Amino acid sequence: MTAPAGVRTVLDTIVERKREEIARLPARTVTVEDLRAALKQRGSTRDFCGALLSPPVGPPALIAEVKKASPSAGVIRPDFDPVAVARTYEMGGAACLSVLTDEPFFQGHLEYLRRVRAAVRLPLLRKDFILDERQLLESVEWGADAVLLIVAILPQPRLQSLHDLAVRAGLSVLVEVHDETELERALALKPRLLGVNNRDLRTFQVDLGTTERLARRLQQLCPDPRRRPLLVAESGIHSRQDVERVRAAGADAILVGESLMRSADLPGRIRELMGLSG
Ligand SMILES: O=C(O)c1ccccc1NCC(=O)[C@H](O)[C@H](O)COP(=O)(O)O
Repeated sequence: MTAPAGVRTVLDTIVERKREEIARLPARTVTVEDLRAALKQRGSTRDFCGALLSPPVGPPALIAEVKKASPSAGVIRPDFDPVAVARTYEMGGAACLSVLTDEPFFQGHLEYLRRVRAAVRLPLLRKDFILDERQLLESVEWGADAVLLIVAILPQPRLQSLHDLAVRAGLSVLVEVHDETELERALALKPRLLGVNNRDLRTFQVDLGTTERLARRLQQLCPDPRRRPLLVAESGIHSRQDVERVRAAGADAILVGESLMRSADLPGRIRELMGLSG
């Protein structure tokens, strides 16, 4: 199911609000030198891709998401404590963390990146809607090691320039796709990390078959596994069966939010998902 042409979706509204936020940032250009200087001033970058390649638990490696709310689910965890959640994820065996920083739609905050970074040693992905170089600088300043670029919301030249700038500066980039056309656009960047979002961000419909379909297409387009990006299956993963399903399809990592954040027993939930219980 796709959103009917011309119908305004929540994703359109999110992007519009993001453009308003960006317009309030100081007007400036951001160069690779600016990003490198900000990284140097921060003191360290944690290797996001490296952590996915040698996870404490798995494969697949777990990218555990710190998220209070979402447009599709509303408030997921009313008693939200990002630092406590992040510490539990680290102790439970997550390889990396994804931290929602969007405020209006996910009740996230850039401040969470800084607080989580001080509390754990894991590499951090800034999960937001990045459209502008100034958001890359902001991501570094607040503590991200990796950023998300969503192909669906970026024209190709901008996708390419944001990707190249971030990579040249030393950040990891998770390039996210949801269909075959977006996959081909993503592969033109030669990304190290490719995310397949099982959730259609326009309709919120979730289908793990998306990972299966796009993983097959990826194998056709990149037959040599050594040249293939690491594949991250994102969204809609709720059970051990789901994990095994996307792993069988070829996922190197899984990005899980809601099913962890809803749980009253986070360590138990991680053990269950990662096949460590029983
Ligand atoms: O989750 C949403 O409702 C949503 C809506 C619009 C844009 C993005 C959205 N989610 C971002 C994500 O992709 C998920 O937070 C992430 O993949 C984890 O998914 P889940 O395990 O299903 O919480």
